[in-house]
Amino acid sequence: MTESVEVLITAPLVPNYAHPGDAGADLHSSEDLVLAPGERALVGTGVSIALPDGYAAFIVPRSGLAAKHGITIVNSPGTIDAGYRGEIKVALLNTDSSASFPVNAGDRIAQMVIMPVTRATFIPVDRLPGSLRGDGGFGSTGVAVQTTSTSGEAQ
Ligand SMILES: O=c1ccn([C@H]2C[C@H](O)[C@@H](COP(=O)(O)OP(=O)(O)OP(=O)(O)O)O2)c(=O)[nH]1
Ligand SMILES: [Mg+2]
Repeated sequence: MTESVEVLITAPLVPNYAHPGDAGADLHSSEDLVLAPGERALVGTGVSIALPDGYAAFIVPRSGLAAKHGITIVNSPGTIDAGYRGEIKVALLNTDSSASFPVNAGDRIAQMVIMPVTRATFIPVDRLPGSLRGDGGFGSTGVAVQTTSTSGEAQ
């Protein structure tokens, strides 16, 4: 990854990119807790940042925790606004139906992806310009494949 942006941070444990080229910097829990099956909790990280204007940070799950333990994030991706100076918190959810999940302070619980973002100037109009897709959505292309496919398998 060649591009880098400087982000001011206060943190007991600074988020870390595990490998060069990684998009996500791992965020650590600042607290000990146990998530019962199906339970969610807003978990502190101790991290506060000052993003430059034109950037946002997105808090997303770690795939290892998701695959091995069913740990995800309720509001994924959590959006950190450039103007936010509070503590970044992670809305962790234990989707496992039987196993509790312990979190210890210092554990890597999520990752943070920093991206440039565009703000829109919304222009109200009476009618939108046409497009090939039109208002087709919610599986409309899968239905089209199913009606013409010989395998009978919708894509
Ligand atoms: O996973 C998250 C999501 C958000 N935030 C913080 C940073 C963000 O800038 C702020 C507001 O987030 P959002 O706009 O998603 O929440 P809201 O429910 O709309 O709250 P608000 O009315 O404060 O905008 O909360 C977190 O710490 N973690
Ligand atoms: Mg908001």
